[in-house]
Amino acid sequence: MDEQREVQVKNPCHRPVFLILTAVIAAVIITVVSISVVQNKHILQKYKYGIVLDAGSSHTSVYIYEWPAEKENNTGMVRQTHTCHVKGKGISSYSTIPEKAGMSLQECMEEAKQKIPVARHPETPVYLGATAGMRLLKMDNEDASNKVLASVTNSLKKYPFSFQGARIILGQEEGAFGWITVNYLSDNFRKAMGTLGALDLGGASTQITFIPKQEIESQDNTIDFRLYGNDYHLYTHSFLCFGKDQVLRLSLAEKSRYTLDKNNSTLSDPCFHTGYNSSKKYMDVFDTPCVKEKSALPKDFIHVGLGDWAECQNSVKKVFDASHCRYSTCSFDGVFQPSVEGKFGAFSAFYFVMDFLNLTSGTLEDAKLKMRRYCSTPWKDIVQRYPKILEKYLSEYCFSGTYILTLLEHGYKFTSNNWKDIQFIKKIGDSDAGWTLGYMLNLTNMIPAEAPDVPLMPHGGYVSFMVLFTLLVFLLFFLAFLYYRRSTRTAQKDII
Ligand SMILES: Nc1ncnc2c1ncn2[C@@H]1O[C@H](COP(=O)(O)OP(=O)(O)O)[C@@H](O)[C@H]1O
Ligand SMILES: [Ca+2]
Repeated sequence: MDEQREVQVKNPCHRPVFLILTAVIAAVIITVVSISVVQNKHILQKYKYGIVLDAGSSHTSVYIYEWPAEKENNTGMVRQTHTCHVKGKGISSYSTIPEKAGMSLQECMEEAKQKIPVARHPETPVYLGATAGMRLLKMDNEDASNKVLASVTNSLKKYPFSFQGARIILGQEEGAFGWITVNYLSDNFRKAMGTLGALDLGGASTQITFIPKQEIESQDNTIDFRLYGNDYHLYTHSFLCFGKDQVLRLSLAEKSRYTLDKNNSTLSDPCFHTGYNSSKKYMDVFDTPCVKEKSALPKDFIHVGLGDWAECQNSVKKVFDASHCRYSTCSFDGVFQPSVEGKFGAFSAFYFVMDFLNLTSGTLEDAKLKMRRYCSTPWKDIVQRYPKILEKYLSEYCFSGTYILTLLEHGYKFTSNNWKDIQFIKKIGDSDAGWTLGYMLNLTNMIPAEAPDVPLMPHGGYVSFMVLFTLLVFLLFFLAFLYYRRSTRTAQKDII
């Protein structure tokens, strides 16, 4: 008995007070760690969805976006999860059979129904934005353009989503929302360390948008945003009829004035490869409000290639009218443009064409040399080299590449020195560069004017801090206990 009592005195760990204290400390640690792990962590990650239809002049694409519901206003949270390319041409091509415009969207909208969880359908917004093809149709035949819009509206209303409207967006919106998209995806709004200019090339129009150093002299070319607590004063311009398909028509119309042969049935073209020979229709060139002076092309003509890059560039330059400018500087057609400033993302057809021609990197001089070589390659060799590429695209790359170099150098005034500032991009992360994401972010108010309040530390940092802090408290208790034990032993020894 005496021995037992002695052991108990020697080993204070067996004291009930100590056991209770240890249990309490352990419970406190477990509670604090559990709370800190669970705190701010969302029990179920819920996603929201949005659908945007890009009704371009050449085709329509359906984009599905997804973002975590509770992080709606955090920049960089929205990503593109699915794309569907509508079969056939753009909606403006249905001007004589408008009911078919709506029907053409069905396949992709059915796909969207499959991709988005059923429970989310009623709250998923759907927007359709039509661009330059519909702008041109409206100029030509407003009634037909209204009928096409009514047809796509009727079709989209039939789906279980929340339809928010189908409209022709302005050229300024197309430019500005493209700028928002590339900067949102590059996380430039949160970093607030400079932005990326945006260059978009379509079939019927092209846009340039950036923050200039110079004052913007024309009101039509300014657009202001306040995003995440910063003000952005943008220069933007959309050139209707300067998309690559319309410029090809313009340049063919121009050539038809002086290169038609005696029988007026052969149109020789330096922008097409030697050996290229294709029967085309007068309508293919002149059936557009972009070509104002209709000329003497016959109903059918033969388009013949000459494969001469220098001559091609000369003919393309004629499309840019530099004869008048009422501002301190202009790009072309009397449009004000300050000097290009900073880095640019060039997407859509800028990317498709430059990527095909292997011109997405290198100097402007390299690009010209490569173009010269490419354009002089005979058509039969080109067809052999690229058997899988659609003939329509393949036959036009010499023209399109030449147009892009000319537009950037002679139109927008990029030089050999700042050529490297242009990055040809298709996607940033999972999402395509283009106006659609910016359009949806704007309409859903997903980019707030002021930066949202953020917690002092990120969740991971907060958890680590709490764990370390608790361990420190525990250690202090332990040291205090050791100190207490040593002092009681010394006291016992002193008594003995
Ligand atoms: N793989 C490709 N190669 C070359 N051009 C392409 C390719 N895919 C799409 N394009 C072109 O990109 C352009 C897209 O323009 P689009 O968005 O339809 O017109 P807009 O923006 O003027 O309304 C069209 O000229 C189309 O032919
Ligand atoms: Ca487009």
